[in-house]
Amino acid sequence: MEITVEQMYNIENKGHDMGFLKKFMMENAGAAAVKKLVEKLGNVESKNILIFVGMGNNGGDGLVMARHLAGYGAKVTVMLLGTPENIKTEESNWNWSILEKMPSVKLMTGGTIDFNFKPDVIVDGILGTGISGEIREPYASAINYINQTNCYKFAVDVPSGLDPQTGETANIYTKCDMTVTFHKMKQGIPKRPDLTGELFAEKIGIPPEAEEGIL
Ligand SMILES: NC(=O)C1=CN([C@@H]2O[C@H](COP(=O)(O)OP(=O)(O)OC[C@H]3O[C@@H](n4cnc5c(N)ncnc54)[C@H](O)[C@@H]3O)[C@@H](O)[C@H]2O)[C@@H](O)CC1
Ligand SMILES: [K+]
Repeated sequence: MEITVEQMYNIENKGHDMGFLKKFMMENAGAAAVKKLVEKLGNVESKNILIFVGMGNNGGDGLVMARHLAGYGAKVTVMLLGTPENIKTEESNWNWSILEKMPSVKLMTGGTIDFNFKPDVIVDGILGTGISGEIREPYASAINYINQTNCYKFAVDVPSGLDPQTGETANIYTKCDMTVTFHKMKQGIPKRPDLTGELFAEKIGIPPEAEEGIL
């Protein structure tokens, strides 16, 4: 069953109100995403994994992925597309503060594209269901860099720039090899297999009761 983006937000809020807090959804989302990625690639030990992180909760999922991938022995670099003070949500902030205590993950901020390594894998945690309008900087430069770089590309929830409700694209968008969306498929995502690559919808622990009155 495919759902709307509005239904997803309502289910998320209802689950949160039931006590299954958004930080737990985010944890499960990041963990599920890493599980699919590692299943696909096999051993990620010593692989250079570059994670682009937007300022909303799509980025927060990327931050969770960074911690899990470090646990698998990957060489993880996080590029936060803004400054830490401007991270928008409590759960994303909480995950950033954990990474600040982890020298095994390299943290970069601001979005200036200048990397002294070639990534084996890029994780696109730039924009998810919160997208609106044309892509602004520094997100636009990050998306261009992703599209110009030849490596395996993984989209968190939806390729950034693709509207998960309509399936329409903004002025620029990422083209990925795998996309893992969360809880249930959103209506617009399967319309663009050319951008999503392999597509999966993974459960993140939201109680089915959180759907009551919404689906
Ligand atoms: N709904 C749910 O149940 C869950 C959602 N999660 C994640 O949370 C995401 C949604 O998080 P948010 O609502 O914070 O939204 P996003 O993280 O998708 O984006 C919101 C941010 O992007 C900025 N933005 C929007 N359009 C832009 C544009 N065109 N150019 C530049 N910046 C733009 C906004 O100012 C805002 O800061 C989902 O895609 C998913 O990855 C997960 O944590 C798991 C649970
Ligand atoms: K994304």
